[in-house]
Amino acid sequence: MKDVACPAHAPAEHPAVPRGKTGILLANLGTPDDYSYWPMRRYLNEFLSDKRVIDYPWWKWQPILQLIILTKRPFSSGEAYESIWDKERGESPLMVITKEQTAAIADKMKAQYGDQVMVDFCMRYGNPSTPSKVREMVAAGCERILFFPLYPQYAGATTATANDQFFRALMKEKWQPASRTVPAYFEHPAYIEALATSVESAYAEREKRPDLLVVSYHGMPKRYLMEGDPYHCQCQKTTRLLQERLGWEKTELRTTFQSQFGPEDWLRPYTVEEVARLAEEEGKKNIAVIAPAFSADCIETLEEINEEIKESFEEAGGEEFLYIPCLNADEAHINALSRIIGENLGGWVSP
Ligand SMILES: C=CC1=C(C)c2cc3[nH]c(cc4nc(cc5[nH]c(cc1n2)c(C)c5CCC(=O)O)C(CCC(=O)O)=C4C)c(C)c3C=C
Ligand SMILES: [Fe+2]
Ligand SMILES: [Fe+2]
Repeated sequence: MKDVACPAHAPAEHPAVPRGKTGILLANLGTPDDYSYWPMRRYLNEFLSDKRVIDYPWWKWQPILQLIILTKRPFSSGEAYESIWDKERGESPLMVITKEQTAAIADKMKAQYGDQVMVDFCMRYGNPSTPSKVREMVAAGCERILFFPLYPQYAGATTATANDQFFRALMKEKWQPASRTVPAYFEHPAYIEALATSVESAYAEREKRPDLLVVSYHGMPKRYLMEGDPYHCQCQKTTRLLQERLGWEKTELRTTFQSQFGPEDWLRPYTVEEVARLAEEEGKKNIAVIAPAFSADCIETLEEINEEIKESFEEAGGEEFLYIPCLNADEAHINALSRIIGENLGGWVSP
């Protein structure tokens, strides 16, 4: 329709309607704009007011959130963010890495599909927002959008809420693009291969092989599992496939869950307790930790694993602690994500 007059109207009355493109919109959780009090508070407020994350009734949760949590946590979390902030770029690591991933995937997609596709990223909370990026894609002529939440394992608190936000954004579009969401890829061979390669190269650099690989996933309340969330099972399967691909014994890996928040019982064992127990009771003084649920390093890996959890291990007598970084913009990861995108674009683009 672009530059072509609609037969029913005179050209002067007809708006330019760009069309014919396919958007690939990567989505991650989000991150504060800055580590000072107000940006931290704004971000945490949006995040922790999401019913997919904390599902208590509004009247019960909002007074606790507004009057207690949001008066203290922006300070403590702000300090944690400051310790990992990329001061040169003025952004959190999650933002820096998501931009790198987007640029690398865009290069690959352009090489494969040329100008048919447009690649960008958005966040569920904070900036750049999901509605703003959907708007940009539609305005640029995307008649189709492939929405890709960058969480290997499905969780209502991550994948589903990212999709919800995407669908809400679509509700506002006059010409709504056809849309698809990419499912969780916890068992995709290319993802497992990228994880295994990262373990192998980290181990190859060590003089002494670690006694155990702790496979630490972000946790969630156990109640969510009991109510039908498949996250726990998908995490277990990722660990099993990783173990099989590495060709190791089951006893050489241990699945744990980190980042407990609030008073409920979360998925167990808790990483912070398990690493201390490993050092104290099992004599595992040399461990490695990998965090497969995070597609990019963030506060939960750089600060929680590599500072708090490491400290817990060392205080319990642990000696060597190796944190294996997330897959980030590693070539094997970009190849895996691009392959998953290609598989989900079927029928929408031609090579
Ligand atoms: C990787 C998957 C994730 C799941 C599952 C998940 C569930 C979940 N998270 C919270 C509470 C918090 N999460 C926080 C940070 C955070 N969470 C994820 C991912 C998952 N969360 C990421 C990638 C991040 C880091 C973002 C960054 O900017 O680096 C925090 C914030 C920490 C802080 O600032 O204090 C909280 C709180 C719940 C309750 C939950 C399951 C229901
Ligand atoms: Fe989280
Ligand atoms: Fe399970």
